[in-house]
Amino acid sequence: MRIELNEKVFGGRVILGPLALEVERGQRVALLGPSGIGKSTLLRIIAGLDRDFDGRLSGDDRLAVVFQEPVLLPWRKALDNITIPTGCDTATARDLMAQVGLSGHEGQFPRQMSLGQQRRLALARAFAVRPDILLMDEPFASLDAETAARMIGLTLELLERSGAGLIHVTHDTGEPARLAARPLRLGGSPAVLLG
Ligand SMILES: Nc1ncnc2c1ncn2[C@@H]1O[C@H](COP(=O)(O)OP(=O)(O)OP(=O)(O)O)[C@@H](O)[C@H]1O
Repeated sequence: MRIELNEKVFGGRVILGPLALEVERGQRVALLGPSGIGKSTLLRIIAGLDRDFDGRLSGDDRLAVVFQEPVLLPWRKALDNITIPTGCDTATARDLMAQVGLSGHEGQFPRQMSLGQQRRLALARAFAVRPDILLMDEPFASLDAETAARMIGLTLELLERSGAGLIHVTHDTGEPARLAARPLRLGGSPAVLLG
């Protein structure tokens, strides 16, 4: 995946650019910077969710996104929350649920699961598409320290097992090291990649 961003404008104001970022399968980077600098906006552009920018997005990597909110289908059971959006088979979905510690929860609805369990389900769903690069936007925010540490450990295991790359948006300066991700800082106005 390569993004060459000349500029991104919101409401007549240039908020990002110029900047360039290239991430390949197996490489891990973290996008850091203060609130409102444009981290999520850059991730959405990379994910192909925002096409309203001046620049070029290239590469044929398969991407999967994990947002801060798990964004699950509330009227579908946990297992279906993996198979329906991704098209993966039931055995794969069960295996991924086991890998994130959710064996036995296959038949539960999201509302019957804790936030930590819902986040782990969203993580399993992301890996069900066999991504080349995983995109994560503050996936460990608003979890208690123990649950966050567990999620980080699971993410690391899944990344290592799958060989996927990572682009991780966070303002927690400790997380990049725990995920062995190269920290990249956004700063300035409009924001660019520093250093
Ligand atoms: N849909 C939108 N319309 C107009 N402005 C927006 C929109 N989305 C974001 N912005 C503005 O773009 C800037 C960057 O927002 P963005 O959410 O990317 O920042 P961030 O670094 O991810 O912040 P945080 O860490 O708080 O999530 C902010 O000034 C924000 O107000």
